Amino acid sequence: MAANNSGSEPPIPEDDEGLGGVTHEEEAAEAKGKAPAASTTTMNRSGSRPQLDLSGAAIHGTLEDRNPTILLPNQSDDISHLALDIGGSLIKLVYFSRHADQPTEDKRKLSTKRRLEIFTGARRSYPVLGGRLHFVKFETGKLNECLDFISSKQLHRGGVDSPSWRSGAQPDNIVIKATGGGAFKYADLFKERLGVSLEKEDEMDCLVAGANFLLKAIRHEAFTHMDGQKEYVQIDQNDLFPYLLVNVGSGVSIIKVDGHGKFQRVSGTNVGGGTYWGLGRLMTECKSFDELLELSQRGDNSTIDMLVGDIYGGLDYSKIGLSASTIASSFGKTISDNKELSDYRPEDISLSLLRMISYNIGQISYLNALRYGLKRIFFGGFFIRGHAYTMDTISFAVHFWSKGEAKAMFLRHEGFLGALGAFMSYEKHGLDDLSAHHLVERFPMGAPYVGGKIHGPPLGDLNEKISWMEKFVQKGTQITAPVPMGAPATTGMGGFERPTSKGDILRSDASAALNVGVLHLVPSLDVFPLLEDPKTYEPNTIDLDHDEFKYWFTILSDHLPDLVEKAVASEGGTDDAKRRGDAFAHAFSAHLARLTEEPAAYGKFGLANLLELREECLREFQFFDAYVSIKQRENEASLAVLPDLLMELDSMDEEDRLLALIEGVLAANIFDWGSKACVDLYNQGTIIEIYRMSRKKMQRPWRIDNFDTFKSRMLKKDQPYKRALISVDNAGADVVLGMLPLAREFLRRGVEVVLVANSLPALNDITANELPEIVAEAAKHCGILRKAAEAGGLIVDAMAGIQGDAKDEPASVPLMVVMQLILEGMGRSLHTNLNARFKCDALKLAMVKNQRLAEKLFNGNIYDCICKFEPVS
Ligand SMILES: Nc1ncnc2c1ncn2[C@@H]1O[C@H](COP(=O)(O)OP(=O)(O)OP(=O)(O)O)[C@@H](O)[C@H]1O
Ligand SMILES: CC(C)(CO)[C@@H](O)C(=O)NCCC(=O)O
Ligand SMILES: [Mn+2]
Repeated sequence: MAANNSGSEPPIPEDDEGLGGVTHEEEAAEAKGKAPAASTTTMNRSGSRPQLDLSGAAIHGTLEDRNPTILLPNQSDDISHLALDIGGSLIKLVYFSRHADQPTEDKRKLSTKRRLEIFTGARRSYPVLGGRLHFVKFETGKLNECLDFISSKQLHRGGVDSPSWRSGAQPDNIVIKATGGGAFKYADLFKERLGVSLEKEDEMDCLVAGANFLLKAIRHEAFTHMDGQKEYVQIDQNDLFPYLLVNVGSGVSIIKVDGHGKFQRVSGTNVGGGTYWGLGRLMTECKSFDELLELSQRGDNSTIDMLVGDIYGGLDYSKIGLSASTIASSFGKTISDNKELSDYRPEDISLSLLRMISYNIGQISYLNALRYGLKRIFFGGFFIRGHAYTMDTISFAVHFWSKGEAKAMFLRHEGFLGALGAFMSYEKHGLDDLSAHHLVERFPMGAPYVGGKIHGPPLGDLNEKISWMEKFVQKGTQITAPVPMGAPATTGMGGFERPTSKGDILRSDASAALNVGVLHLVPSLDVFPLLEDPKTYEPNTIDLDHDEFKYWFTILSDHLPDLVEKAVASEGGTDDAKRRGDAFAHAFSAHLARLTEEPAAYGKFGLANLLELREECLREFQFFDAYVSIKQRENEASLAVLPDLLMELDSMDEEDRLLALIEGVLAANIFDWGSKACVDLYNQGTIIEIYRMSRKKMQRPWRIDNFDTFKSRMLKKDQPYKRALISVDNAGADVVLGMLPLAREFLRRGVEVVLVANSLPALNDITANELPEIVAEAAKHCGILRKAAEAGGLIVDAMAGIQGDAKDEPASVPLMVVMQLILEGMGRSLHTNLNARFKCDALKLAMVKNQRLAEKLFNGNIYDCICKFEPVS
């Protein structure tokens, strides 16, 4: 709900649409804050971008390295908290970076109080600062890389309370929360290398705290995985406990969780992830865990495992429910053959091992669930690795042994439970108070850290990302991240066959990072208070099933070259812009490819999310407003004809005028650069010609036509509206010739108008920053607009206004009743909110600029119009 006033105040990071599912965020701010060191000459286009602190920069490693690590010891990344989970196999890092974007002042010079003011904004105070949570992992065996990473990003030196942060001086006693065995084992090393003390948090406490947090705060965190099918589970907060938590790390901990901080470690097993990786490495000579997992996908375990059929001469042992294909004895077949290890295929060995261990874990988990009468088992730990076959095997075991009574569920942040728990144990960040809507998950490309090595300047995120994309392009490697599916064909009798289809290769670590995004913490992101039922609000009107995704894949792919062209032009068409444009195109294509394979890869994903992903991706490559010049041109052209339009409207009687206004809104909504059909139109005429043509075609009845009801309500003199909240869509004719005249009509009737625009653009959206200028320009020709703009009542922070009223007047119902919400455009009225119900009268206006959408939603056609009026009573 941002309505940034231009003024001397620094920009306050705010969200925008509490209304819709589309919530833009400040990825841009992060990208800005990290101008790459290596290419400051080419990349530092904006003078306002914060400079890197290069003092003390040093090449780390040998100078012969092609990509030596460069350490920037004095560059603060504005990190406030870092927590570690140092396990037997992997080190997990969770860190929080604020997105202070203070272009002119040195952030470190600001007082804490001032910083808090910047983030809390003028009207409200939030318990926490905005920022983002990053998830990174390293192999414990490569602890040094982890230390380098921490040190290069200065992760250990941030923090509101850290003295270093205020004075810039070397802090003498930094304390970092850490859990896992390594918090004990490596404490001295951390002190020695980084000068930090590790404050130890109990591992089980942390696992439980992490799991509870995820299940509470992250939408679509938990899912089931059966027969290759992934399904997200809606967790009922009031019915979460008790559950069984099984953390499959090197070893396995089994914990009965009864509440927050209430749990008991009821069992464990030493046959875990370390066992699979350790035995697998010895037996196959694989160099990495992923390689071993990948091998399993081409394996046939029947050459190694002794099956029931092997013992029973090909027959089932049906009396006790065992099919011939059930594994009777893992690795049992190797006793009878006169063979050496080298006679077996590594693929088969890997699969046998994987099945043995997964099945065993599933079985032990089931037994413990049975012991305590628990029905839900959540599996975490990096052994799971998001690997379909592993999850299917565990799920099968739980399902089989419990006869369908118990359910295995998995967590998207599987391996980060402990680290998150350690992170939560910091007292002051207040993260545990957050409910789900404060966290928005984003999927930046290869972020925050690519691969096992820090290549080039550690803070050169953008450049690093671009090189990374280029590398893939050069190699002709698609970052398609194939997902190992291999659904086991179950026999239904206590076993399953070997995988029917084997995936290609396992996702590389870098692209797998896409499965866990960066969690953006947006304290100002509130639920829109006028939603009738925030709990059931679903921002996506359209679910992306396979077919739907395929269609939108084509639409978005086809549109991509045009978008890139506009984006590059918006940045002056320089070589740098071209390079970023290419990288953006590849990154977005990779996302599309990833989602094609696994539509649920990023959690439950609707069409609105997909469109939002594109905008995020643009911002990731520092395209902050791709349509800026087009928007300007269209604004100017529209403002030029606005006076005539207003005069024409003023000559009409009230009823005709209302109709003309709504027609005007719908007609002007044709200007949408996301629609191929419309873009083709733009090439055939001027903005004004198209607008006139569009108006002429406004034949009623529209596909949804509640205009008459709306009109009667507007004309009702005894119960006038007090305030209208008008959410506007595109720049140019859309806002100038469509929405402003409508807003003016409300003003003329004495209704307070709140114009609501995005804080960040989606395609050619008008943004909150641009709106005041346009209104000011329009006001030159119109007394009504001028008076309102001068009174300052036109553009205010809508959310704050509503909430203020609601708080001040507990009996605010009368106000709600006379409130009207107007949503305009496909994004606000169709992709999201079409079915949303509000506590006030709502008017949804849009022209449908896509044939399939029109068919799907209304059995209609492209250019159909929607005028959906929903009065509360
Ligand atoms: N890149 C990887 N390198 C090593 N092991 C991996 C990797 N990815 C997944 N694994 C698997 O994950 C396991 C480690 O999981 P996790 O990080 O949850 O445990 P840990 O905390 O290191 O161990 P523990 O809790 O027992 O001390 C490994 O034993 C291996 O089976
Ligand atoms: C020792 C820990 C807790 C270290 O994370 C883990 O590896 C584990 O639970 N191992 C299993 C030990 C057992 O209960 O048999
Ligand atoms: Mn662990």
